[in-house]
Amino acid sequence: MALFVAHKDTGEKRIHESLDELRTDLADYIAQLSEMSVKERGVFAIALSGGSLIGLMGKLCEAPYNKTVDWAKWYIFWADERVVGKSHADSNYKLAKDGLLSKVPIVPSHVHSINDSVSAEQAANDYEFVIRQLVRTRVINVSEINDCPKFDLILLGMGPDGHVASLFPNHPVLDENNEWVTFLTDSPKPPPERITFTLPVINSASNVAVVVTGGSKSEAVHLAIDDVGPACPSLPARMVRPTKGKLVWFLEKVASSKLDSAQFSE
Ligand SMILES: O=C(O)[C@H](O)[C@@H](O)[C@H](O)[C@H](O)COP(=O)(O)O
Repeated sequence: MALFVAHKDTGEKRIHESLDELRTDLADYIAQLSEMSVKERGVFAIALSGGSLIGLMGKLCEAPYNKTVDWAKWYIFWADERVVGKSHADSNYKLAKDGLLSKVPIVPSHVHSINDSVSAEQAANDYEFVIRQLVRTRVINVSEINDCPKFDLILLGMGPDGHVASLFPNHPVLDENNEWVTFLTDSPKPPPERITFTLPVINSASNVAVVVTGGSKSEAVHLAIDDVGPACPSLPARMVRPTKGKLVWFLEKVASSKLDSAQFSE
């Protein structure tokens, strides 16, 4: 049985006893948001990340989702991408293509991967330009507050250091408030060259889900969610606070093991 706990600032925590249970809940959640968004806007603009996330989304390729989801209405983006060729083993695009996109009937022209033949800086600029065009035509919704793109769903993983997308602790990318997409050439996690959505874009989404499995991330989960007082480190995952949108944490039980129990009695 999963435990669901909601909090107005730190979002909903869905704690799962097993990976299988988490996978099913994640597929249900994404399928429901897709249905709602297609009903409301006619399209579903979803941003993916790399890492274990794609494997955890695997149930979407199976029955019933492979038939019930309106795949033709999906527009795919990446919250972050490594600046490598699309066929490179490090490519988040390749990971998603092999693990998900090639297994369901997504329209190829709806898949917005980065330009992999230019520098990281140019790739970030080009990607932001593409997103601007799609905001103009409302394939991607727009935030009423700050003109930022308002993705229907941004899916994030989290590293043991608390990074999300390619927003790493103590890195200047965390302060980028003007650009929608920025770049880095010194990522502490290889490969060094990456592009990433900035925090204003992540926090403008209608829905943000952070999917975390494994015991090695339990401390970062605690620091990202719990009230850890004034000494609270500026952990990137803690800076994910959608302004209007809804935040959901999908947690494997071992990843939630250091969460304060107080919040479960709220
Ligand atoms: O480009 C990347 O490096 C990934 O997008 C990264 O941000 C990932 O989501 C986290 O590191 C969590 O990865 P795991 O879920 O595999 O631990």
